[in-house]
Amino acid sequence: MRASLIQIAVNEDEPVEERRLRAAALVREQAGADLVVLPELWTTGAFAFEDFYPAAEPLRGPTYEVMAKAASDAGVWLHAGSVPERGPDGRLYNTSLLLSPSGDLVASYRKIHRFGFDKGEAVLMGAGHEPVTVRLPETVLGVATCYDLRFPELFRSLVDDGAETLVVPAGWPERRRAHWTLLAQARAVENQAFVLACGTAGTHAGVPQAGHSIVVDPWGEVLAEAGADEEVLTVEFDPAKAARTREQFPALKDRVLGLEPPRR
Ligand SMILES: NC(=O)CCC(=O)C(=O)O
Repeated sequence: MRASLIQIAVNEDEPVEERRLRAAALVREQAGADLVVLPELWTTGAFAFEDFYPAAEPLRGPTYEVMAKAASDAGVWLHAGSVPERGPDGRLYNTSLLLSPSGDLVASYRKIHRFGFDKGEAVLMGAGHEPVTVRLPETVLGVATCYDLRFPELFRSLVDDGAETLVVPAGWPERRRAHWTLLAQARAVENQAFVLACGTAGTHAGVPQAGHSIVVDPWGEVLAEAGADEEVLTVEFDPAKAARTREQFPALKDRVLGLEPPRR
């Protein structure tokens, strides 16, 4: 299986409409890949909080339209990253779009864990509640977004639903790059799954982005890692390795569920 992670630069001097067209051209260039992944909130930037409302769009809005065409032109499964979605309830959500090679919207995922504590995304956007998996011909994807990477229980629920390849679009800042790499490897090892983690490059709202998109295999080996700048990271992997790893080293079968909290 071939996957291309488009680590696009998100700088505020580029208008959203131009970046959308540039991203679509990059997707088209990946014809021949099985899966293409874009990062989190790449139209605005994950830290450009003031742009969330003005740039918000419905699920089938301009990003969906441009990306659906790009996916079908390239004939690829496309995780189109996330957009600031204006939901039917009027709230904003950080929502990922999953498109088939014919451009159909096969799934969407509203980020469950919002980043910012009492600021930014955490107050501007509503929380998603539903973990999402998507069956591709080669593997089952489990999707999560950026800050979700810090919450292993979400990934376990994806694995319980059959996920073998975990896709994590992000807008991770440079100042916590060490966490990004470590957490991507941890989620791969503990879940015996591939992790495809696609970040952004550039600087927006004064926050330099880490880049360093990374692909980790179910044994924790880093198969590929990008640098800090805009780059397309392409990797070939055998998705069946997740099942083989789970069979040969069956640690997931030793889970003990429903532990009580310690008694004092
Ligand atoms: N956009 C995000 O979710 C940022 C997450 C982050 O910076 C962190 O977890 O650290």
